[in-house]
Amino acid sequence: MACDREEKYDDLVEEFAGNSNVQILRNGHLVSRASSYIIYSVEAAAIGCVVAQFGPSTRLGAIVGGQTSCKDPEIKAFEEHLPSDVDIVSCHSLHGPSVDPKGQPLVLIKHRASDESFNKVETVLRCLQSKHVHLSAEEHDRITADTQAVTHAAFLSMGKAWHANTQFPWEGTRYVGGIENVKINLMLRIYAQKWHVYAGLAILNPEAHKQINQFARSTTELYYLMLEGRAAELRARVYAAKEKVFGAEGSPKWGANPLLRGDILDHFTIGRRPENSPPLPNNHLSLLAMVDCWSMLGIVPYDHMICSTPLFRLWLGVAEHLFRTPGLLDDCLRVGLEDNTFRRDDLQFTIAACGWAECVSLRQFETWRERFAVTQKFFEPRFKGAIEVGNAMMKAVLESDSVRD
Ligand SMILES: NC(=O)C1=CN([C@@H]2O[C@H](COP(=O)(O)OP(=O)(O)OC[C@H]3O[C@@H](n4cnc5c(N)ncnc54)[C@H](OP(=O)(O)O)[C@@H]3O)[C@@H](O)[C@H]2O)C=CC1
Ligand SMILES: O=C(O)C(=O)Cc1ccc(O)cc1
Repeated sequence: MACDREEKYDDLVEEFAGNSNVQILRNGHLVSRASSYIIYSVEAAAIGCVVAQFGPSTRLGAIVGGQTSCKDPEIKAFEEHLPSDVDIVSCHSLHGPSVDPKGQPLVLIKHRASDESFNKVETVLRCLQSKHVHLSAEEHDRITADTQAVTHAAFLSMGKAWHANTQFPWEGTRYVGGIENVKINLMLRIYAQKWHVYAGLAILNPEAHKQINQFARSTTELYYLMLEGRAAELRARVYAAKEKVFGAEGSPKWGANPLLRGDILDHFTIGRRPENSPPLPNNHLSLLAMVDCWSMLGIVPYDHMICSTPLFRLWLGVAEHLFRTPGLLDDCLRVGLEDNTFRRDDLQFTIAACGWAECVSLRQFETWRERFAVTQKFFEPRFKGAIEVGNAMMKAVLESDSVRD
């Protein structure tokens, strides 16, 4: 049994007309009183109001959970509005649309429940064939702040930077090659989705603000070092971050095999690959800042693999590739200091990272939505083909057993 907002009832009935497995009801009261296991799957910012509205109608002894990406507001809403005889077992599928849930992490939170209720939820959700990860709500929010929120900050900032310079990066000759394909495809993937998913998990996750703020600081400070030509300081800072995040020479934290095979990514270019355009060396400010941010906050990204999204694993795979491929990191530093090719984009990237961080710290939902919406509109005409390329890239990477675990 399912419902949307009451005014969408007729549309939903029509949408599910041929599906005898799903019965559409008029509202959450009717779903709640008739169901023994209820999942709320609504915007994080709305979960409080929605549970306040329908929670009191929950059937006696039922189990209630939610798919909200950030658990703090969801659990608060459940505690406040559900009758005390109701068990609370929440969940979170750690992947977006068009990803096969098989083998992907599915977080299960036994917040207030008997073993019997918890087993029942596990049994129901086993059909997804995901990898069950048992966490508390606080652990969930801490880990997803480190993985999702700060990863999204990087891609959201790339989109704003390219938009500010009114360019589709795949149409020029500067963004060519595997790492650039990942940046472009994941940026488009994020901007093609609903704004509230990203705003919710950044603004409402109490753990996320620190990370997003540090990402903005790392970006700014590295950019200053490049701009001012402070070569020794830049090198010392980046190599210190490398040692902290990826381990010292001789005791690396990365595995024997790289997470990612760089050559897989080369195929997933949007549009036509410019002929005779070899990849241009880039200073990859976004990746240097990401690793610097992890280092400053003492985050070891490999510790979070059990509870990570494909997008995070892909991003970590690219960062690892940059830091472990001989010569690549030094190329980045050289370009950052000597080459002006990416200066304008880097300036806009830095401004964007700071803008997102300020917006999140001030809990400005409306400003966040507007910032997202204008850039979404800029890229929208290109979503159609681009999303397919992005999905194919994601699938190829997940199928090569590289970033799977
Ligand atoms: N998209 C993703 O990749 C993932 C999302 N999540 C989480 O899942 C949740 C849902 O996200 P998603 O499905 O993507 O977003 P959607 O916007 O597609 O779904 C949310 C739905 O809830 C409806 N809704 C809002 N208020 C009510 C109400 N009072 N009664 C009934 N329905 C209501 C919305 O209607 P309306 O549009 O009219 O407001 C909308 O249809 C979010 O918390 C998100 O963070 C978790 C994992 C992955
Ligand atoms: O992989 C990602 O980080 C995504 O962007 C998709 C996503 C969005 C929200 C979630 O709660 C889980 C996954």
